[in-house]
Amino acid sequence: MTLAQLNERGLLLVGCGRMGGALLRGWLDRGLDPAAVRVMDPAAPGWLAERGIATQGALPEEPAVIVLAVKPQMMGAALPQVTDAARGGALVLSVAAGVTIAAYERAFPAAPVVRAMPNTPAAIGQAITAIVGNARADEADMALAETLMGAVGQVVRLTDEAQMDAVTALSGSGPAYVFHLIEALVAAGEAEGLPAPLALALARATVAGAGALAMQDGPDPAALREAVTSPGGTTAAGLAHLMDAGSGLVPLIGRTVAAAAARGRELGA
Ligand SMILES: NC(=O)C1=CN([C@@H]2O[C@H](COP(=O)(O)OP(=O)(O)OC[C@H]3O[C@@H](n4cnc5c(N)ncnc54)[C@H](O)[C@@H]3O)[C@@H](O)[C@H]2O)C=CC1
Ligand SMILES: O=C(O)[C@@H]1CCC=N1
Repeated sequence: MTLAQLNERGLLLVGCGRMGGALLRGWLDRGLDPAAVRVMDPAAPGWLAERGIATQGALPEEPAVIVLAVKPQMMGAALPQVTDAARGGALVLSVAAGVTIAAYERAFPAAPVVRAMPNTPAAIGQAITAIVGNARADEADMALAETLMGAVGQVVRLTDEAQMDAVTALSGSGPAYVFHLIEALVAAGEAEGLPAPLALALARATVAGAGALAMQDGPDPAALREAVTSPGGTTAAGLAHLMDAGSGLVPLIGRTVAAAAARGRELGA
């Protein structure tokens, strides 16, 4: 099913905050008719009315898709509001961290369910999203989920829902780690005497440029790192700290991702 075909049966979006809003903008840009969208959100953003998107009134009776984009902690309150809308065979597509397929199956016993984990580069069409479906989600359902999430970036399929908490901890939360790396570079640049705006310009462009280089086919990240590192040079002196086995980035990121994954498992318990 294409986004244009969704226009016939409609899409119900539950939660239109940062992630739900980014997804909706992506779908509208790809041809979803605003008249086919119903948003349910007690704090619906103002731009929805400007685009002619309904936030009040009856829910669509048989939408093709119900997208769940509320906080995991709000999911218990949100699901009963939309159980009737799922009776017509809608695909239930959730982007919430932690909440398991089993929880959605309890609320929608007959529905195909797909869990998706995007990330905030969705706002500029550069997300990476992992998806995994339940037993009722057939290839057409998976393809529809892929089309929807593909509107905001790349999509990969998981073979096992158990991978989802690790994905969430790596790529779902990952942009925050990278933004913090930029903050850390700025602080370090300032400590070395650079004015803050210059340090910020250098740090942002360095992370963006290195990211773009890492996305090219060719050398792997280790080889790209080695290409920067002259023997006895400046980078080697810096990496001696960053790559320290006890206090360097590998154990630090290891603890970071492990804590995020553990929180995902808690949210789903
Ligand atoms: N922000 C991110 O980087 C990512 C977020 N997610 C997931 O996306 C989901 C939404 O997160 P954000 O967009 O960041 O949160 P947000 O707080 O920006 O948006 C949540 C929206 O849900 C609305 N809401 C609250 N209760 C509701 C209810 N009962 N019915 C309908 N709407 C309700 C709120 O008014 C708000 O607009 C979460 O489950 C999160 O785990 C997934 C990947 C990345
Ligand atoms: O912090 C969170 O729980 C959500 C899920 C991944 C990114 N943000």
